[in-house]
Amino acid sequence: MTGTYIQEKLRPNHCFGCGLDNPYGLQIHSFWEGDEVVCRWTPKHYMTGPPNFLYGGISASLIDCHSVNAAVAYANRQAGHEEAFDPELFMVTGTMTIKYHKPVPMHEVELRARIAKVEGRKYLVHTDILSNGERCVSGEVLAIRIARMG
Ligand SMILES: CCCCCCCCCCCC(=O)SCCNC(=O)CCNC(=O)[C@H](O)C(C)(C)COP(=O)(O)OP(=O)(O)OC[C@H]1O[C@@H](n2cnc3c(N)ncnc32)[C@H](O)[C@@H]1OP(=O)(O)O
Repeated sequence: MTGTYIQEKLRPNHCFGCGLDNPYGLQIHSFWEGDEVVCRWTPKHYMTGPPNFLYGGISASLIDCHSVNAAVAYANRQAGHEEAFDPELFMVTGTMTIKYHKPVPMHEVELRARIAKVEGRKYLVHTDILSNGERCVSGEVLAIRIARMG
């Protein structure tokens, strides 16, 4: 990867999914690769659902945060704030749809997000979770830009 992880530009952030300041969270690290936002992440052994496979709620959380962070990064890029994000540019999840295609094995996964559509304050993001290059889960997340919380 080149450059800084997107989550480094969102600090301080205690979000369970994407906050690097939450030691109990998923601690995702996402980065641009061309027009896609990519993250490689390895589950902890206790994050199972079906025996030997990843709990579906964790997959959903990964897709949720990776997608919203991708939308925030995209909006900052569009606004010319790629190096240092605008702290006022904040988003939350409005709607999320998850499709589980195959069980996710308990080893490193790759998330790949693409910004599909922008309409006013709404950013539609498509994200896949791949295991060994095979798509296991896909998600569609509608991130909504709001005035900063807190
Ligand atoms: C520095 C640290 C950073 C750290 C960065 C941290 C990133 C954290 C990411 C964590 C991800 C999460 O878990 S976030 C937590 C889960 N999500 C939430 O709690 C959100 C709860 N909901 C809300 O707060 C609100 O409902 C909002 C903000 C989503 C929308 O309220 P609003 O802003 O008043 O929106 P409103 O004017 O009514 O509508 C604006 C447009 O969006 C549409 N819209 C509104 N709500 C929805 C919806 N739920 N799903 C679809 N579409 C919606 C409307 O139809 C409208 O479309 P049109 O008429 O314009 O076409």
